[in-house]
Amino acid sequence: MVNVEGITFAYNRTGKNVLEQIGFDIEEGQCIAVLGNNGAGKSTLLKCIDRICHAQEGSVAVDGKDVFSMHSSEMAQNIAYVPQNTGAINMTVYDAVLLGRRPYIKWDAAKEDREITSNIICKMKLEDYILRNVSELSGGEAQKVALARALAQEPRLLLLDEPTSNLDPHNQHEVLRLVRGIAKERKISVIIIIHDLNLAIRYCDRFLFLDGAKVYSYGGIETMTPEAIEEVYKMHVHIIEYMDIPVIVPFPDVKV
Ligand SMILES: Nc1ncnc2c1ncn2[C@@H]1O[C@H](COP(=O)(O)OP(=O)(O)OP(=O)(O)O)[C@@H](O)[C@H]1O
Repeated sequence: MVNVEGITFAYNRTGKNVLEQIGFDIEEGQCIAVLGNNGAGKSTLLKCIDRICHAQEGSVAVDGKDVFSMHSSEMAQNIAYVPQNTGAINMTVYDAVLLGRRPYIKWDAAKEDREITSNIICKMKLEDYILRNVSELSGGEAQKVALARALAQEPRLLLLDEPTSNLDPHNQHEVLRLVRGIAKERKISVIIIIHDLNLAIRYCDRFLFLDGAKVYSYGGIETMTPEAIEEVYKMHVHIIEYMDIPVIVPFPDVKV
């Protein structure tokens, strides 16, 4: 269980708040989508939760433990974060994924660490890349490696900043299905920043709309309404059903 309460943050102490009193809860195994227009504060929220940015107010608790007072190794066992730009790292894919086990490794990787690493490499279908250097991979391949490393970390809370932005449509679905499956199986809470509302609907349980530094709404599929989308994105949409799946159809040329 994750509890985020009253997170308030400004990059410049005298500047305006990017986040104001942001609060929400996530159950074990739930995936939540963070939605909002460019500059709404989505990445900043993840950075505050991961202590990259220091919130001026508020708290984050994972399984009742205060994240802001955790030691860095305890923090790494609880929270894994995959940023928007994962950057090129100069090591093999295998080593990059194994690096996810670092919070658990004392002086050398144990058999269990190697098993977990191999397992996640197979699940992510990265077997053919294990000896390739990450810096030589395509953007989408590197994005999958960064996600594999975070999953190898076996966190209680997984933070993903646009994890599908570099992936082709097939891989977008594959990766989100995998993340959702692992979240349910291991009871990991997942926060995903995502711009594709149809992917969000397919793979997330709850939806946090940010608007004007505040929470516009937070809840299940019932909160994904044309009114909410129009208010937050200033875009006219229809929501239709296709084979029992809600599908958002935008009409960007219609002024709202
Ligand atoms: N390091 C920084 N210093 C000052 N302002 C920043 C910094 N990083 C982001 N901002 C500002 O904070 C606001 C929120 O940025 P953030 O990156 O959190 O938005 P976002 O919702 O993730 O946007 P996007 O969808 O474009 O990725 C924006 O106005 C941005 O310009």
